[in-house]
Amino acid sequence: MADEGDVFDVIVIGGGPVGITAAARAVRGGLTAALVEERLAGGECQYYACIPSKALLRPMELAAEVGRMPGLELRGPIDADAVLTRRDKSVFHFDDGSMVSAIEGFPTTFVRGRGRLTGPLRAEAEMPDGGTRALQARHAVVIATGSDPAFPDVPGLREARPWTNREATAVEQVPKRLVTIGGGPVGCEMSQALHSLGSRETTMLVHGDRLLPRAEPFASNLLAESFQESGIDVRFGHRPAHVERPVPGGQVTVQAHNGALIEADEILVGCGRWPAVHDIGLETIGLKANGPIEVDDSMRATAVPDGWLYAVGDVNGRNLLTHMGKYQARVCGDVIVARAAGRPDDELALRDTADGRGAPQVIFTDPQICMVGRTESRARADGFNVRAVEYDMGAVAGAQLMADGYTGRAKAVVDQDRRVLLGVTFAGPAVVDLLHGATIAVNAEVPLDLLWHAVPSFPTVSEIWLRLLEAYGL
Ligand SMILES: Cc1cc2nc3c(=O)[nH]c(=O)nc-3n(C[C@H](O)[C@H](O)[C@H](O)COP(=O)(O)OP(=O)(O)OC[C@H]3O[C@@H](n4cnc5c(N)ncnc54)[C@H](O)[C@@H]3O)c2cc1C
Ligand SMILES: NC(=O)c1ccc[n+]([C@@H]2O[C@H](COP(=O)([O-])OP(=O)(O)OC[C@H]3O[C@@H](n4cnc5c(N)ncnc54)[C@H](O)[C@@H]3O)[C@@H](O)[C@H]2O)c1
Repeated sequence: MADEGDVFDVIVIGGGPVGITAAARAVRGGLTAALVEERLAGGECQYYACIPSKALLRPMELAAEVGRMPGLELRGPIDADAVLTRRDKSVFHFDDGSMVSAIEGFPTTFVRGRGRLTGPLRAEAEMPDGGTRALQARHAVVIATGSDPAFPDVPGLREARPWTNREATAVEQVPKRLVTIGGGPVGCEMSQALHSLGSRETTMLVHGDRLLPRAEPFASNLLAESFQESGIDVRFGHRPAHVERPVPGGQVTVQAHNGALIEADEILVGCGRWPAVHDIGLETIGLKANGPIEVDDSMRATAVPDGWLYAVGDVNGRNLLTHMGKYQARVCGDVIVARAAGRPDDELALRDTADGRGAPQVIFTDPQICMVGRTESRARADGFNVRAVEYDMGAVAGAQLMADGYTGRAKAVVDQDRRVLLGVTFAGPAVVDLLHGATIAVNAEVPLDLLWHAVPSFPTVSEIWLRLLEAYGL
């Protein structure tokens, strides 16, 4: 039995951006919370994913913009050392002291250790010194353990000690020759970042026929064209069959299923993620650790009686994005507060509606790929009465001023029956800040006839909205 000092209203296991947000919301609502983190407070996102990858990508983007502006010129290649130094600052030199102070300031009890469930409303933390601290929750336990990189089952791959997002974002020495497996967001962002920083020979092995298979096909095509133009060798229909690295840290050879041989100094795997459910004590409450923890729209684990277990972020498999996980965590923290106080728990703010309707995502490549809601094919598969319209963004005055030879395209997917947007995609330079307008329109289901009155300023890239509505017939 845990002693009184170890009893909290809420225990959160996993101190990534999502777990931190869940604890913050619970405390904001008047509850006490403990947050258990095994490694660094701030999680994968802060140290090995979103933040460092964008620090590595931004110079490439700026350099591309300069290249599209007559009168400006870059003197020489990007200085990789300066970029890596700035990247190091962005990850606080792997020191989470300020993050821990912020958490303690909520206030929340920060426990450094590996968290595990030990039964209903009970958990333990295995501390770095080998000791164990028992924890007990009055109201809820929240699992926010994130995800780990998935490895395809390719002979020799694990033995070759490939890079995952961790090594790639923490790069110290940019490999001259890089081979990437996977054409999803990790493969695309990290290949372009490392190519821009000195990977002269960058080869991407993509087993399908396009990059970013969850995006609209036109966006995939624009990105592939940009990659090919910059010298990245994108090979579609290529899956690794065998990997060899006879000398640790030496040259790596990848043989594809079609017989192609690629030699490189480093190999990067970007083949998706696996929810971090292993060794977190799920079996102590009768659950199997064999996939994402399924939750309802209040983030409560559906398989657990009495509703005390919640799961938020990558570990529930809904949308593997920091902002969506943090949104789930706000819902989760608030719903726990409402239920603990015996208040109604079915208000709109206490349900996750955005994951199903309109999760936005930005791929920070050049061109940027920004999308929200359903693609046309997804909307059709979901049974909507769909009409889609597209427009060449290079024909918009604001885009022409932004860059010479601006290349970009946008698409809106409309539910014909209700005349609302189901999804929007923008692909092109400097489109990132168009996305939130689209997110509002999709999530709030703003009728097109109302959207018509949201007049874009001249001459901005946002005139693309007007062009899309005109293309639809308004
Ligand atoms: C290269 C890369 C780039 C990305 N870029 C973006 C981006 O630009 N924008 C975006 O929205 N998303 C991006 N993502 C996705 C994003 O990183 C994840 O969606 C996000 O990190 C999920 O947050 P989380 O808190 O659920 O998990 P995590 O960030 O993985 O945090 C989980 C935490 O739990 C801890 N933990 C795990 N098990 C235990 C345990 N048993 N006990 C104690 N602690 C434990 C871990 O140490 C970790 O700190 C990117 C992902 C990658 C790989
Ligand atoms: N900017 C962002 O929002 C951002 C950036 C990076 C990652 N993320 C998120 O992190 C998660 C992980 O990203 P990811 O790119 O690793 O995963 P992913 O699942 O999105 O893409 C992985 C790709 O690898 C391919 N693949 C799988 N096995 C393969 C094999 N044996 N050979 C060749 N290709 C193979 C898949 O077909 C897929 O296209 C995603 O959910 C993503 O949304 C987001």
